[in-house]
Amino acid sequence: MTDSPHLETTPDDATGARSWRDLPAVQQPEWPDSQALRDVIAELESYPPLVFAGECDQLTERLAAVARGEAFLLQGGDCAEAFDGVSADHIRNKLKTMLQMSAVLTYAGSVPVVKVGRIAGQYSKPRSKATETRDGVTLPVYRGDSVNGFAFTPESRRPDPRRLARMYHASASTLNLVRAFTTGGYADLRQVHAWNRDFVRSSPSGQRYEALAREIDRAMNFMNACGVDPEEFRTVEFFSSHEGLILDYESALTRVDSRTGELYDVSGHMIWIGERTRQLDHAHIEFASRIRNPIGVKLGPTSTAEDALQLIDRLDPERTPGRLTFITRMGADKVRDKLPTLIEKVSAQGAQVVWICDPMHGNTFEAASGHKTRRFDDVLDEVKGFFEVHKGLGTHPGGIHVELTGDDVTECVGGGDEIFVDDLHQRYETACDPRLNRSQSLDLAFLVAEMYRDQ
Ligand SMILES: O=C[C@H](O)[C@H](O)COP(=O)(O)O
Ligand SMILES: C=C(OP(=O)(O)O)C(=O)O
Ligand SMILES: [Mn+2]
Repeated sequence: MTDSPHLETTPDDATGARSWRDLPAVQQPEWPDSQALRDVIAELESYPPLVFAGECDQLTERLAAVARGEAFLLQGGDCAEAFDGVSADHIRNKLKTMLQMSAVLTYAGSVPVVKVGRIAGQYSKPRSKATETRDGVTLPVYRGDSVNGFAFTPESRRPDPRRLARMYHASASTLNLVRAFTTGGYADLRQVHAWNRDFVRSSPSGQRYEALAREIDRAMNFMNACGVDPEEFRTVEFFSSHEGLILDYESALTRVDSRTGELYDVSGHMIWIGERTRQLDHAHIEFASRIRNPIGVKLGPTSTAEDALQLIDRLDPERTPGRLTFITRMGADKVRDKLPTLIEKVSAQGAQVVWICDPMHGNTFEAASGHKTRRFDDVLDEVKGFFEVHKGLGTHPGGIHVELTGDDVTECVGGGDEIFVDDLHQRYETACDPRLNRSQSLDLAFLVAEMYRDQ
């Protein structure tokens, strides 16, 4: 057994897996029951990996192709997954939306697409305030299903470490279904029409997609006629990712890979560090520096080139292409000002990072109705700015990172099938940030494909 290529073992302290514990960690829950936390950590340490180290390496390789300008990264999914969202319908709808976006980008943008879900682990949320007040009652803020409940009651908002075990199980069942869909024929490119069947008549983006699907069909018939094996289209590679926020959980799922002796966080393929937890001398960056998974770091408008360079030194000292992805989230009004210096200084230093654009988190505002929302036009404008900056510098716009769902929610305003501020209440279902619905996601994919082609 010990020479199995995929045998992962629990690390001891000598590996540095727990070095983060000596450093300050922000955005961590205040668990009221520390024995229950220790018990759940021990339980998680005994569980099998959710992903294999070799799969993480494969994603690093795919991201290296993005860094070289040979592929495009599509990273998307919920702001916050919820335990009650672990259903076949929800998971299939999300996956279907990502597959449709990917078909659009691959065909209309003429670029291979690396597909990474914010899925199977995206249960923990950093928040701007520790508490929430409603009608004079103040309670701890909702920090994601891994920590506490969304319902506004003292019992539900009390952090419960048992939820970390539920996160593991929810991630496992989600990933199981995703693996079944992506390898079992559902994601077969010959299904391009089937993914759209429930959608085509009702929406302009659905109709536009249908026209593209017909072209893909023709192209596949042509390839068939040329002798390409249709089985080539049967499976797709789809990777999982989430914000590595709750370090007790991430570290309990960190294992030593027997092939290499290196540490991997086997809770997901790619782990990113959020805008609020990327302090260079804090625990999250220390943790991320120890694991070999591909790492993302969010960079907001206050990020300096010096921050970016130091992050590279900490997280990618060997300058491995694909290891580090910078997910910029500047805001539509700032991206054209802030991004060029970062890219210039990083490029001058010779690091091959992946640059992708999160056009969501710099463009959030509160509507008069009290709903947190985003304008589709701002989202689009930030992506446009991102492409303009890269074009100006001759660098590669590596991808997009979006909050989306496959359901027809009304959380972001605008889009081809326009949602107005007054519509927001109709299907506002997110537990945290507003997501693009399926139609808005497809609109975005078409527009991004055009930008990519024009690049
Ligand atoms: O997903 C993101 C963050 O949790 C979110 O943007 C912070 O939101 P808040 O200001 O509502 O806490
Ligand atoms: C919290 C998030 O983003 P950021 O860290 O960029 O604010 C998020 O991606 O949901
Ligand atoms: Mn979010």
